[in-house]
Amino acid sequence: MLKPTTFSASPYSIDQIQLFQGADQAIVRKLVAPCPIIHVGQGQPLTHATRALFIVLRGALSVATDFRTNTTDGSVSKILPGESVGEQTVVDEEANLSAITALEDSDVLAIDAGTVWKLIDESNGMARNLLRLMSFRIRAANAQLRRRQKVGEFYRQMSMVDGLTGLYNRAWLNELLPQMVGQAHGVEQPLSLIMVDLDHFKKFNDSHGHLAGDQALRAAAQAISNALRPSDFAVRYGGEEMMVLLPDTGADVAVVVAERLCDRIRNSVVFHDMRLPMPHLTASLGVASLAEGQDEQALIASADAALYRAKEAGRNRVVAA
Ligand SMILES: Nc1nc2c(ncn2[C@@H]2O[C@H](COP(=O)(O)OP(=O)(O)OP(=O)(O)O)[C@@H](O)[C@H]2O)c(=O)[nH]1
Repeated sequence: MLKPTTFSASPYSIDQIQLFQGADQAIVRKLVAPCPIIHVGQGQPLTHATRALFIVLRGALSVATDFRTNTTDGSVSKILPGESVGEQTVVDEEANLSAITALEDSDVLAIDAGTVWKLIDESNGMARNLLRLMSFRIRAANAQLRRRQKVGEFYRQMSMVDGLTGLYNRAWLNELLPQMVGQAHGVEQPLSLIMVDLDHFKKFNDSHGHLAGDQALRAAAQAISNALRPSDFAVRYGGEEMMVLLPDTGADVAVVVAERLCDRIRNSVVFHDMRLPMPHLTASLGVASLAEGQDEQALIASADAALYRAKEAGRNRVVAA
């Protein structure tokens, strides 16, 4: 590393430094004069013993902010000549967690914390610029955080939804069903579950093709979704098996709902193209309601047993446990 020079002994001028725009030139020049200029080689880290504000005079720095600061969340920003980095560290006296490296051979003016405070005290213009800059950085960091939260929530929701049918998936069920069962037991409210299994679906695929099978699954899922209240949930349990959860619903009403679902699936339109043969789509449904002391596995098993009986009894029908 080259021997550091001071700002006053360098060819640089304060005119090119953003923080000093509109500030009292004489005061700034006097206070900044003894500050060192650090030469940082390309790819080298910027290391400095004390807390300081760094201003790029030549070259460029890359700042990778540590996610622990919650500021720019791991993103990398580039600091160009005239721009600064490290204001926040100086002002809040927290350690600087950013990793600063030179993107090219750079000259960097280091203004120690004491001098920064003197500049703030003695130059309103500099104080105003600093406030503006920090406010901008905070807004940018907040905006980034909100974007990240939105993206995170989007992916979380996506990971809970079945891609083919748009119904909730098993991951959602595994997370939510135990909670719903616990809640129903806790407040002593009924909870019903309907297992829906498309009939002879293997034959459907074989006769009409797998893509038509997919379309039939979508049509059945749509028919189910359209027939439910907003407080009910439809889940793709696996393959051609779907599940409906009816909170605060007893066995009698659940059977009525299941009959409605059975009708809607039977009448669902798989292809809107009338030139194609109308495939016959039906489903068998098993209904169970949460019994005292029953957990979610037992509830599912009970609905499954009812579904099995519906298949045995000739399909295209509802059987209650
Ligand atoms: N097209 C399509 N088919 C699926 C999908 N998931 C499962 N299947 C098919 O669904 C069929 C289920 O067959 P089985 O479990 O034998 O049951 P089934 O033919 O419906 O007979 P029953 O249930 O007894 O009426 C299999 O052929 C699976 O390949 C899917 O996402 N798309």
